Amino acid sequence: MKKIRAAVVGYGNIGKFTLEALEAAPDFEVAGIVRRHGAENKPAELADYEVVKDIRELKDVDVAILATPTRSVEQYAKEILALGINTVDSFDIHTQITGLRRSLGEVAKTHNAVSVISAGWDPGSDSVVRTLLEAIAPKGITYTNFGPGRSMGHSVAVRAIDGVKDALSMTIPVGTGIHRRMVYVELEEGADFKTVEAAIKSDPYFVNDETHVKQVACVDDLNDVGHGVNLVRKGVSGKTHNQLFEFDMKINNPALTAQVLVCVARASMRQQPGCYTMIEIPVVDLLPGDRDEWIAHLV
Ligand SMILES: NC(=O)C1=CN([C@@H]2O[C@H](COP(=O)(O)OP(=O)(O)OC[C@H]3O[C@@H](n4cnc5c(N)ncnc54)[C@H](OP(=O)(O)O)[C@@H]3O)[C@@H](O)[C@H]2O)C=CC1
Ligand SMILES: N[C@@H](CCCC(=O)C(=O)O)C(=O)O
Repeated sequence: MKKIRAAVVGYGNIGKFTLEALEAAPDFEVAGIVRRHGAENKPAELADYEVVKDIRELKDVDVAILATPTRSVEQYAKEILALGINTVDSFDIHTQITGLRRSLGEVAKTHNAVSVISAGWDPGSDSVVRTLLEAIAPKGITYTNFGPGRSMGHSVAVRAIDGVKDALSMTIPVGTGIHRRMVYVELEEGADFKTVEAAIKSDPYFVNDETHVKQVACVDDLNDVGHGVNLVRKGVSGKTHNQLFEFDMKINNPALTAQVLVCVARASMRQQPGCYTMIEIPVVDLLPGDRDEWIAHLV
């Protein structure tokens, strides 16, 4: 059977694990990697792959997996969808997802392509769990408690601030879906800590949470990409109270995000043109191979 040709756009934490997930998948082949500086300083593990500045330099790309900062997703997605190539991303600014879906939906339909957005683990696979629990206990409360662990999105947002050389944002669960942010920053020479601290605390990623910023000599000495979630819903099925559901996982954050992106890239090949979040996609489309066999095995 013809393999799906995927390009990885951006070769940072998620990009590296995306390449591994593609290599491990039975139904994908790697069309190449798109990097801002192309093949300059090509890492050894990319020796056998085409590394380019522009996706148009790659042959027959079916789907582009955007492993760029969340704040760059919209621009990359629009350019790539306009070429008729599907895109998937893990955009994680929850308050902006419906807007992104609308804007990419228009471009995708115009160019006969599919975009799947906000497909990591949260937003992403957790969103599917929340949806299922909401359906089977329509009244009630869901608490999504993260971590403790490293938020890639928050760390990326801090690294983009002027004067920051490296950053690690740890998410600490306080309970009932409330989180404290512990942010460790390594500064460029001459940067002013107070200015950086103020910029972090006013960024939309942090503005609603208790946030502590600490200056450290070397972020890498603290780094651990482990994370997790404890997602709990207690509610009512029909007229019966006290239904309790719990979903718990402890994970390597970039590895899981990458795996979700790859299965969603597969699902993108099975949708009609338009833009989708994960809760709009039949879950069986995330799996390779034959639908009937999965039904026999899983249902
Ligand atoms: N929904 C979810 O569950 C999750 C979502 N995420 C999202 O994944 C995103 C990426 O995380 P992560 O891989 O750690 O980020 P990194 O900074 O490690 O990697 C991003 C890569 O994108 C490329 N890039 C393109 N444009 C830019 C730009 N303007 N500035 C910097 N880099 C750029 C770079 O690759 P190159 O140099 O090769 O061009 C860079 O290495 C996060 O922003 C986060 O929101 C992460 C985890 C979970
Ligand atoms: N989007 C997160 C993954 C979910 C955890 C989270 O949102 C957090 O730690 O704040 C990330 O970028 O790592």
